[in-house]
Amino acid sequence: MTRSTPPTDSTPDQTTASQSTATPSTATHTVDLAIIGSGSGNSLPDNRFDDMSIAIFERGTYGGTCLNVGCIPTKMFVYAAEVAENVREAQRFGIDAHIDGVRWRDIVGRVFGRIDPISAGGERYRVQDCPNITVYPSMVTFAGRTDDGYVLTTRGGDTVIARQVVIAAGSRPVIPEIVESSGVIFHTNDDIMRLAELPEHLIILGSGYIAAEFAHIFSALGSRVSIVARSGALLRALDENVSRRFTEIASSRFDVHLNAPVTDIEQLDNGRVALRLADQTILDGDALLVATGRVANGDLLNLASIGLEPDGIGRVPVDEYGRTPAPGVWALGDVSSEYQLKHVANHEARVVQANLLRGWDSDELVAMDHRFVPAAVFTHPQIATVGLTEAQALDHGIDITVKTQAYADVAYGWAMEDTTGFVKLIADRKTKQLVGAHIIGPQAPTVIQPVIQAMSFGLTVPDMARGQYWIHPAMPEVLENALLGLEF
Ligand SMILES: Cc1cc2nc3c(=O)[nH]c(=O)nc-3n(C[C@H](O)[C@H](O)[C@H](O)COP(=O)(O)OP(=O)(O)OC[C@H]3O[C@@H](n4cnc5c(N)ncnc54)[C@H](O)[C@@H]3O)c2cc1C
Ligand SMILES: NC(=O)c1ccc[n+]([C@@H]2O[C@H](COP(=O)([O-])OP(=O)(O)OC[C@H]3O[C@@H](n4cnc5c(N)ncnc54)[C@H](O)[C@@H]3O)[C@@H](O)[C@H]2O)c1
Repeated sequence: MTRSTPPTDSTPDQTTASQSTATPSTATHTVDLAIIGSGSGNSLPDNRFDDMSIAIFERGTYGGTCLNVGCIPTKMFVYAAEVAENVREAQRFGIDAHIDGVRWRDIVGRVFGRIDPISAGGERYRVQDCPNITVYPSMVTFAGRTDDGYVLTTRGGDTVIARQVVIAAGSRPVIPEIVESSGVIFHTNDDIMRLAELPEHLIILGSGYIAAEFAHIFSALGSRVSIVARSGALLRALDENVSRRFTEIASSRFDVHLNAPVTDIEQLDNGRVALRLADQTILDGDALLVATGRVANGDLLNLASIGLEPDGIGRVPVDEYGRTPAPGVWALGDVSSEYQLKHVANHEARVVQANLLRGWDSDELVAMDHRFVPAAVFTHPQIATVGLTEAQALDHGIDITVKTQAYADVAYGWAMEDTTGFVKLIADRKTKQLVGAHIIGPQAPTVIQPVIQAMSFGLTVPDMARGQYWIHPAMPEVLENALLGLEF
């Protein structure tokens, strides 16, 4: 069931398999609304849009990054990795267990055997059950504007004129020049999860979210993993204490090379890839994963033809309502957002959806809320974060108080015999409200949720700590203790 070269977000103009009856032949088609991208963009038309004619353009696999090559499959692999790690750690708790084998092909088959039908079903629904919607399984670009609307042309030769357009075109992996020009075989998140075999030695270039998650996945499933990081720490964008703790843990689990720019990359005759690092170390692996950031797809849309200019990293400029400077053209998600996160893309889609129904010039447009955007890294241990890091809070000149509480300090963490997890809370002494929270440890993305709620609804630390029960002995007690430990 694996596809060696899946249609991907970074391979323009892959035509999806289901050329349906609703797929138009080459002709000009005028619509009320055009949507570029079927990730969060696909969630825009609901029954309130039934009286609008709509075109959805998708150059890759229907459903976008999160469903097909991002959040969902990665977390399904992470779950399998957690199962393997639990077996490895079982002995500590008096349970003798061992891993008899990892059936990589079966894992791949299970993951995509569940995901691919969702993508196909989503596309089928739009094509067959939504008479007002036409799906164009093709790359599209702008070709200027006429009195009737924006002109969009597909690689398939169709022309669509749209009164309004939503750009929801996402982002793609950045491939460093040294990799690109070397001609070596490399992988990105687009295809690494469909490898035919589990690599014996996976080399990961990059040290952010994708590197941290895939290092955990492949290591737990049995690959040797090397991480090559340019700087002196992994997950460097996170709070320094979390980044440092993760770097320590990762260094004991993976072969981590810090401050290690790559100076040369070579494809070896035996199919392996060799990387030479600045300190002359040579790494030789049977697969190379490039995880060096993602760039917005705004630079591929010929925006200049409608008077728009993406920024230096491909992002489409938008105001707080999702409006670009081109009247009638909206944007949302990775293509325009400061955040490359699915919950943000979904939030922005809800805002743009509400505003499309209100109208471009409405006095009642809904604004995007980016005040407290949380994020999680599903590595091992898990990491979650919301608000400012300590360094950012200090840069903002906030008079802060900080408390760090170990998982092991509370009953559940102690029962788990956790030795590395902690919660770090940062609060504003003046307002007594939290300005940031950073957690590394089991279930961190779940443990952090009450903090996101408190920050979003303006609870003070004393109210949050003592204005509610905390279930005993559950992991969120680590938050309760940290809150009580903040000194004002
Ligand atoms: C490996 C990985 C793991 C991730 N894990 C998480 C996670 O756990 N949690 C989280 O919150 N976020 C995660 N993300 C981020 C998340 O996937 C993205 O933020 C989200 O999918 C963005 O949604 P979007 O709708 O903006 O773009 P996309 O889902 O990328 O949709 C854009 C679509 O537009 C199409 N398109 C682009 N240009 C054109 C064009 N010119 N013509 C036609 N079609 C076009 C693309 O093919 C694509 O399908 C992860 C990302 C990756 C890569
Ligand atoms: N759990 C999640 O929510 C999740 C998971 C995966 C991805 N994502 C999203 O996708 C985005 C992209 O992920 P990512 O890991 O590719 O990017 P990232 O921005 O998290 O990390 C990229 C890393 O690559 C390094 N790098 C850049 N150029 C390099 C080079 N030439 N050589 C070596 N290292 C280099 C950077 O220093 C950085 O550490 C994330 O920022 C995140 O928003 C989210």
